[in-house]
Amino acid sequence: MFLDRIVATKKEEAEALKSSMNLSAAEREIASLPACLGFEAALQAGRRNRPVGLIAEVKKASPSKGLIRPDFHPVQLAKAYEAAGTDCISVLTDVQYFQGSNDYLRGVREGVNVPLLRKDFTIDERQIYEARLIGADAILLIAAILDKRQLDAYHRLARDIGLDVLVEVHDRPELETVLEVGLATLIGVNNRNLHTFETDLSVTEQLIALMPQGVTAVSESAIASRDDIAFVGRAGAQAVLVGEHFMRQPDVGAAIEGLLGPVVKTGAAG
Ligand SMILES: O=P(O)(O)OC[C@@H](O)[C@@H](O)c1c[nH]c2ccccc12
Repeated sequence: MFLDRIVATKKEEAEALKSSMNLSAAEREIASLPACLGFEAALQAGRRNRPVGLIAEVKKASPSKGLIRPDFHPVQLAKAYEAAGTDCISVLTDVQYFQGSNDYLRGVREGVNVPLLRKDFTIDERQIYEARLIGADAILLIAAILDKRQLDAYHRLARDIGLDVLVEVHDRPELETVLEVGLATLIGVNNRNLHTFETDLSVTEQLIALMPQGVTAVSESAIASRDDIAFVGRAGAQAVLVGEHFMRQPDVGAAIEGLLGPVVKTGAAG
């Protein structure tokens, strides 16, 4: 199965990190870095100016769709996203399955001033240090590939080194596990089943209904129209994560406006 293959690859990559990364040197370097930009806070601020907060994704390819954007310039794309008022940007760093790269994230970090999510499959602590070192402000923890102990430990480690955490769920048992761990304030519902690649926006509706007050809920994947935004907004999504829909349009800034409308400042202080 595809998710098992990815996890196997990530285990190999984590093994390689064991020899290339010195943990105490990494900790020292991290202590000297500037503070992260608030990822969750930016989404909360953004939803005052648009129907929902936005994480726009920089994504060249995926296992389900193959090559999505042949003419791919990550820094240019990120700058266009920023100019169109995205709240946050997600950058795929997985090489083998998504044709991403840590260098893309480093470049985007240099090029824009919005909070960045390192989009990858985290299964080892060293990847969390790595995320911080390459310039991420937040990481993704995917409940489908982590047990309770890992969800707890990785979440704490990320917070300790200044990162926000987006915890991703796809079904009720995963959400229940995440709520039992009790650390997540930012929870993403992936509308795409990572085992079958099937997409269904009603997963957002079902799972947000089970979340406690105070959680920042993000609807992820397969969002491509204003109707989709209205649907997930009614379901309680406070933010959306959109990749392919933007990547398929030549002008990604115009694509943001087309999906969410212009930024409307509410004028309310704070
Ligand atoms: O391109 P889409 O359908 O708009 O989806 C974006 C994002 O949700 C998707 O890339 C994603 C969500 N969770 C993931 C986990 C790993 C890799 C990728 C993802």
